[in-house]
Order: sequence, then structure tokens, then C-alpha cells
Amino acid sequence: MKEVIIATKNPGKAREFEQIFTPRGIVVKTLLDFPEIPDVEETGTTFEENAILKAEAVSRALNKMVIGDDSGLMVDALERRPGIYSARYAGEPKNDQANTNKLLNELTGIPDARRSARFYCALAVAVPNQKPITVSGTCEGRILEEQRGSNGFGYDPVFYVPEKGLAMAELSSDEKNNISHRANALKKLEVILDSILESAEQS
Ligand SMILES: O=c1nc[nH]c2c1ncn2[C@H]1C[C@H](O)[C@@H](COP(=O)(O)OP(=O)(O)OP(=O)(O)O)O1
Ligand SMILES: [Mg+2]
Repeated sequence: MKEVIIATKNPGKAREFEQIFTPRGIVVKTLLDFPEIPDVEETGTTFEENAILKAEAVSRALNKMVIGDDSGLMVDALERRPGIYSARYAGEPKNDQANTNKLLNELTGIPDARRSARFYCALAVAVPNQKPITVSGTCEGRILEEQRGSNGFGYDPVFYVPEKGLAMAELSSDEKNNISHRANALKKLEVILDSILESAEQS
């Protein structure tokens, strides 16, 4: 059985990885399947560093290949904040709705033309006793003035995707998984995915 382990506790991310991997006959497991693994502190200064921290901690705990995902939103008018602090933008415990409200408040009065933003996703692949590999992907858009749609997770209801004319949360999962930062990062991983999965199958 082909299996990948994603070092995430975020159900929205878990669902997207499942949507992408399941049709290829690959079973996805996440930290929701391994509740005994302690939380990984995201102390890095870049998305890549945090993705490696997550992937390596879980890879060490399970002695298996693990993929870590660290992602977030960069808003130009906010000097690219919330960035790596996207999940805890409105404080702890993290809360998508509180984060979205804070973002909309901070952008009050800023016109459309200055609301450009991008999602960023760094993926790290950790294999026991090997150096981690990272790839990244982005998705360009702008921040709406109010929420639209109920699909996806996180900041999706306030992220407008110009090429679709819709908010990310108005896209179907297939549409999001074609254009998202996470999908774009995964496409770069695809080149090496087969060899990664082979090593995963052996372990
Ligand atoms: O496709 C996305 N659509 C909307 N929002 C998104 C997306 N991708 C990341 N985001 C936001 C959610 C969260 O505020 C932050 C990720 O933070 P990040 O630390 O990577 O994930 P997390 O703490 O939710 O779960 P975990 O660390 O267990 O993987 O960026
Ligand atoms: Mg996190």
C-alpha cells in the first residue's frame, strides 16, 4: 500500500492532500491519525524552516518519510503580513474566523487596487537520516472586502482569485486543487514523488 504521512493537524489541509493523493491510489495519513505525537513548535523564520521542523519532528517520531506543510497569506498593503504568523494572526488558540475578521479590519478603507496578496505554501519532505527537500508554490489574488463562499478553510472566503472571478471559498475542491499554492508546490514535488513513494513503500 502506498501511503504518505503529512505532518499537519489542520483538517482543511488534510482534506486537500487526500483529494490530491487518493485518486492516485495513495493513502494519506496526518497527525489526526497519530494523536500521541506532540505539537511541533513553529519557531522558524521562514515557511521553509517551519515546514522542515514539522516534517523532521514527525519523521523522527515515526521513523518514516513525512511531508510537512507550512503555508500562509502575504498581503502587500500589510508589508506581506500575516506571513508565517497567518495561523495565529489574531492570537492563540488559532481561529480562522478571528483571523479573517482581523485581516478585513486592517484593510478597511484600502481600495481594491491595493489589496493584492498571495498564498504561499512550503512543503518539506523528510526521510530518516537524509537531508530534507523543500519546494514551494504560490497563488496570486487579492483580499475581498467581505467573505464569500463556504468551501475550503482559513482565509479562502476573503481571497479573490482573478482568473476565476470568484473567491477561493466559492471554488469547488477540484478547482482549488488545480490552482492553489499547495497544488503548485505539490506539482514541483511530483517530479521526485515516485522515488519518494518507493522509499515510503519499503519502510
Ligand atoms: O489554502 C489555504 N486557504 C486558506 N487559508 C490557508 C490556506 N493555506 C494556508 N492557509 C492559512 C491558514 C492558516 O491561518 C495558515 C497556515 O498555518 P500553518 O501553521 O501552516 O498551518 P496550521 O497551523 O493550520 O496547521 P499545521 O501547522 O498543523 O499544518 O495559513
Ligand atoms: Mg501551524
